[in-house]
Amino acid sequence: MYGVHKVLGIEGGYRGFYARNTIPLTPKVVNDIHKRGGTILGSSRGGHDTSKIVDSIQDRGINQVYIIGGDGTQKGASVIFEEIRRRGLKVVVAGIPKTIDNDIPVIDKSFGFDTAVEEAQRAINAAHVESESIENGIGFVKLMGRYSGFIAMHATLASRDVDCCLIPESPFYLEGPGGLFEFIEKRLKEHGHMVIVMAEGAGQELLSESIHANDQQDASGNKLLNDVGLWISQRIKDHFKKRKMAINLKYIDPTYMIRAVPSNASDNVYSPSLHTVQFMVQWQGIQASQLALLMEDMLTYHSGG
Ligand SMILES: Nc1ncnc2c1ncn2[C@@H]1O[C@H](COP(=O)(O)OP(=O)(O)O)[C@@H](O)[C@H]1O
Ligand SMILES: O=P(O)(O)OC[C@H]1O[C@](O)(COP(=O)(O)O)[C@@H](O)[C@@H]1O
Repeated sequence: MYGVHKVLGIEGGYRGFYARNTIPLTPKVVNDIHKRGGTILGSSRGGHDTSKIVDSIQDRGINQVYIIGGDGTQKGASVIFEEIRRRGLKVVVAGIPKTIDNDIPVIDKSFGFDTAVEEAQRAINAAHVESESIENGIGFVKLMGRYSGFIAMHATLASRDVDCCLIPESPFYLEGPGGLFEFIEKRLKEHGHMVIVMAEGAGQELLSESIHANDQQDASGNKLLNDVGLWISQRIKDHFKKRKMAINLKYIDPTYMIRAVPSNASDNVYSPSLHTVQFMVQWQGIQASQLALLMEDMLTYHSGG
């Protein structure tokens, strides 16, 4: 199909280009991967050595490279394209945006995002049931989203059980008028229970002000976040203890469980359609350099996690 005779999978992210063998992606191998969570190729952080990667592309005679991943991956793809252009190779580089955080602005929705939002509903439902079952119950759910609160926000809108959604894009504070504690107290007095959803990147600055800041990074250079959900939960408990108001807070962190589930029906429909766009670009006869420039324009000039 499409005149492509051999498709190679690179295992373990960028370093897989030069540190691992490739695996052939035949129709048989990929037949039912959409029914599994995770990735059959594996992922990694760090390990982007542009020169070694392009050497490997050149040595293996690869002429189309499809790079699937988030904003870091797309920055890496742009650098690879630059090196390919510098060497004058006839190789197409195409970036395929894939991120649970949905933080690649050029597309409205990354494949997998719908699945994550749907799975988050299960955690929110549990938080709601738990909070309703006890006096002054608070269900507190932490979701992924380093710098973008898309999962938290969409899960909140879909659920309709959430009273408060905290996202990195919208700063907030804890104490005093207009603060989170005041809102919780009001809500509990009115309804007797409530649900809070928080994206992992929200309120990081509050935590940093309060305890020694964690300035560690992962191998890709992403800031390692503190568990702000757990920290705020404790602050809420301490606050109401001081005010002698009994509350029952249940903290739920389903983050990795959400990332690990197989894609839902809507993502299974959406995902091939994105891939089709890539193939259509080739059918239309767009040159490698044009495609790469297009992808570069589309996918690389933005910041965030
Ligand atoms: N500016 C960059 N230049 C080259 N490679 C990068 C750049 N930023 C990230 N990468 C590489 O891209 C890969 C994925 O990045 P990471 O931030 O871990 O995930 P994501 O693609 O999901 O944002 C890593 O191998 C990382 O080293
Ligand atoms: O597996 P790890 O390294 O703990 O990654 C967790 C992070 O990965 C993500 O799922 C996606 O982030 P990236 O786009 O940087 O890969 C974040 O929401 C989360 O903070």
